[in-house]
Amino acid sequence: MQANDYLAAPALAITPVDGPLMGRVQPPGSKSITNRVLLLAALAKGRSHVTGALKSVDTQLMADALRAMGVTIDEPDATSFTVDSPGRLALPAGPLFLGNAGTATRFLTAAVATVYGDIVIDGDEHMRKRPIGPLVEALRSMGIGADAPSGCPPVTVHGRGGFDGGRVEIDGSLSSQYVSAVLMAAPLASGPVEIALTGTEIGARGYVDLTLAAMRAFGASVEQGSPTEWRVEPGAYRATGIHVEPDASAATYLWAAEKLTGGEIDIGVPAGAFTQPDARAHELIAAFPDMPGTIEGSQMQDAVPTLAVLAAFNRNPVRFTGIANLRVKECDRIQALWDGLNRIREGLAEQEGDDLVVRGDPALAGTRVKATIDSHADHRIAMSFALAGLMTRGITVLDPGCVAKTYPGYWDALASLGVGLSAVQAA
Ligand SMILES: O=C(O)C1=C[C@@H](OP(=O)(O)O)[C@@H](O)[C@H](O)C1
Ligand SMILES: C=C(OP(=O)(O)O)C(=O)O
Repeated sequence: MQANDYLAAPALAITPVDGPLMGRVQPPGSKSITNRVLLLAALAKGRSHVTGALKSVDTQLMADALRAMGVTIDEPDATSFTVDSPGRLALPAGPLFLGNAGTATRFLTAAVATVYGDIVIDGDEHMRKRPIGPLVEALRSMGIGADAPSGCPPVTVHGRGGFDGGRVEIDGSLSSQYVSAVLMAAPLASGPVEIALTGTEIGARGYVDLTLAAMRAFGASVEQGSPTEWRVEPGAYRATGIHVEPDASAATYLWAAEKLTGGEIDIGVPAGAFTQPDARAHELIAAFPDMPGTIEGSQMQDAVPTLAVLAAFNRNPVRFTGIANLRVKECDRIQALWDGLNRIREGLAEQEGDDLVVRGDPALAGTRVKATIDSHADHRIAMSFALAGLMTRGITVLDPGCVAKTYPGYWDALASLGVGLSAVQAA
């Protein structure tokens, strides 16, 4: 099958491996870094070169939205963007459609405050269920007009061509992206901006660190005062050249596939070299089949689906805590993981409040089941359940095309390692 055939198939049946997976697979560029860098390049006057970038649905949506606001973005090759910007965003002709890309939706909601006029930020039916109220509240407190009547997109931002500095408080407990969004817009204010969390809670703090690093690469002056406060000086972003590291969340599937099958997959970069939060999952994957009894997932949220499916084959049960905001990702991931695991075997997972408990059983490997996994249009659900299919016969993943959100080459990568994938009708 060709790459696009995997993505277009209604469902993929996965044939368990008959030996260790061996080979070399390079994960694509980081989604988080690519979408930060595209935005900052668009806010910087001049030409920026981005290499090692991710080309996927989420980054194309970001690039297209920036193009709609007058930024020229060329794609010289499969992993590069050249961004030519006048240094400010222009009023788009219509609403900006951002699919189910949380990063693009949240980051642009703050950045478009620099435009003159009303801008509508919208997404698909899934994004329209993902909260954005705390970001809208924060923008309003900065004097930026913004409305999101349902608390989710669509959001209308009433841009005045700029905004004032000052102190802004944000509730980052549901999503760190609200904080990253305000941070990246902040240098464009007319004075210094002080950003403070309303509580101590924030999703994966490591994403805020990625934001600070990207801002500094584009010349911004930003300092962290305390663990919950940042100060950003006003000043224009400077165009630059930047290389994006591989995606750590994508790497988790390859690390897990290697560990599950006892193989050796060279991803071209050591786990310790990543700056993204999900790289922390490497240590837990390395502990398989003796993963710890409790995994606090708040600082590696996107790796939780990988870890939960791996936990199904672990020697002991694993309880995932600190993952409440997985319920407001591309889908309710706690429910989707529970559902998929119980389709593989009744009782394999339980939900206790917002904790997920996976009752691992190494004997699940080598058995035959009949499990059709609903991906819930969520790339991470599809990619993580494919891992179960490496070990257990009879696993079919619906809507395999949803992986194109962040890893369009995922099925190709598995096939290149020798995994058998066949397109089947959705039962
Ligand atoms: O800032 C980012 O790049 C991201 C932050 C996280 O989301 P939340 O901050 O909404 O938890 C993560 O799940 C998402 O995939 C990417
Ligand atoms: C939560 C995710 O994405 P986003 O919030 O950027 O849509 C993800 O990629 O797992």
